Amino acid sequence: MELELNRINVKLPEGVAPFTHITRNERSGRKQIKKKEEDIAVCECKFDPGKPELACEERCLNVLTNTECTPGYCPCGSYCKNQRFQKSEYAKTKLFKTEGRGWGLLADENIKAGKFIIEYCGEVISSDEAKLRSQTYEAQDLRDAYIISLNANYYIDATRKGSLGRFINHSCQPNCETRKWTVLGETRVGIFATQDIYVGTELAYDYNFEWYGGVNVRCLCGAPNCSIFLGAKSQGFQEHNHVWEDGDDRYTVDEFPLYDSAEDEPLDKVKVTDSTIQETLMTVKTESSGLNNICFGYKYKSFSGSVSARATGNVKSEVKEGDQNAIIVSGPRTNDDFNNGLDTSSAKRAAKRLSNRKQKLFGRRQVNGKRVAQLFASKKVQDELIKCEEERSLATTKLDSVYDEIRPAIEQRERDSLGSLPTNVAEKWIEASCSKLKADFDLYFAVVKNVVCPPPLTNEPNPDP
Ligand SMILES: C[S@@+](CC[C@H](N)C(=O)[O-])C[C@H]1O[C@@H](n2cnc3c(N)ncnc32)[C@H](O)[C@@H]1O
Repeated sequence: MELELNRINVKLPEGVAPFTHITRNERSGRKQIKKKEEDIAVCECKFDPGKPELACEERCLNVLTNTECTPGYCPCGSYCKNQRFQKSEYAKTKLFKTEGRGWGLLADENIKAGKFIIEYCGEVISSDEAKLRSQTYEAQDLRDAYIISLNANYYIDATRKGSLGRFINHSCQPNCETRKWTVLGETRVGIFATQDIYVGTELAYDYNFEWYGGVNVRCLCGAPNCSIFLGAKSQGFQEHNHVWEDGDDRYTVDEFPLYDSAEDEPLDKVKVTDSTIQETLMTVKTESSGLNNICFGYKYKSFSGSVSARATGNVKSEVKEGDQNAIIVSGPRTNDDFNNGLDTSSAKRAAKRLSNRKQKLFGRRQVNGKRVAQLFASKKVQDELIKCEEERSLATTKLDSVYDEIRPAIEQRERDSLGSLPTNVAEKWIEASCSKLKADFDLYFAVVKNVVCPPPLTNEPNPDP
């Protein structure tokens, strides 16, 4: 009976491959577990009949922890606004045909930043089942991939059953993101606007594909910062294609064609032949929410003909043994490879990303401003560079302390199996990172400026009498 209610009839445009439309995940062979009363998260909101619009708004304790209120337990009763997944309170959207990316979804009304747009619904399946299904879909020649990861052990497959959320395409410059929410004790995935979206705009989030082998799939999102291939930002892809940090002479980038600029080489010049169709397996992990979405891609078309080489300046962090983010699997993956990539909780990944970022920020070879200052004859320039270096040192210390300060929050979320970091925590990190980058920039700029345009020699006293 419950499942019957879950399925709804939605009229689809002609040409859309049929699927069953659902508004709640389906779990075959597993009944929804009823939560014990003491486990139900009840917020501390005080309902004010004079201000019903404030019932469970953004300061509600449950909202702050990405948890929906449970009907019958919320102090705001039927006024509670924190049951959007349960009530399918979706934004108005419309299907449309894209150029080269199949169907896409666009906003059919103006959508405010932060608004819940739609749930990514589908069948909840185990990792073994996900692997099996991806192989079956591949054998059936299905091109589009709809399997994303829900957590370390489960996946959502929206291939046969899903909501309109299954039509949202990837963009390297997205206007939405996925977030995990706990709804009546179960984890569900929602798509949220990250900026104001105007009616008629295509909705897109960054799939953040983790590349696990197979061919390089051309990304057609059209964003100016497009990474050109799906998964190109992932470590697996970069290592396979030998895109190393500038100055790393282990590999010569020129030998490994990677970059195919759409401007340099229009798509129609790139031959696509059926014989070049190969399998590819990808992970989609969502940066902003720490979600770790596996997406099984299959039967992507590879491009024959040469592609022009270009070092993209991508940064590669060192591969360490046991580093979950450093799994590279070329060609079909084994079960072990498959599981390895998934065992880390999203919070751990968030922590690892922060830690990687920290390593990148602190571990990179740096210009020592004080030492460079000694190379200049002018005392004025020396003072300027020393000041920049001091400011940079302060920014580094601040970044370091912010990192230590937010670490407990990351670990707490890891213990609670929560995905996204609170906005105030993320903001702190971003602010400190930006100050550090600015301080770096100021120093480098001062060096370059004084090399290119040295100040005129004056009678200033000799700094080294
Ligand atoms: C979840 S589906 C999105 C809906 C799909 N376009 C459709 O028609 O059903 C994901 C698939 O869409 C295609 N796709 C999504 N974003 C893309 C992009 N930026 N460039 C190329 N193909 C994309 C890929 O085939 C991918 O496997």
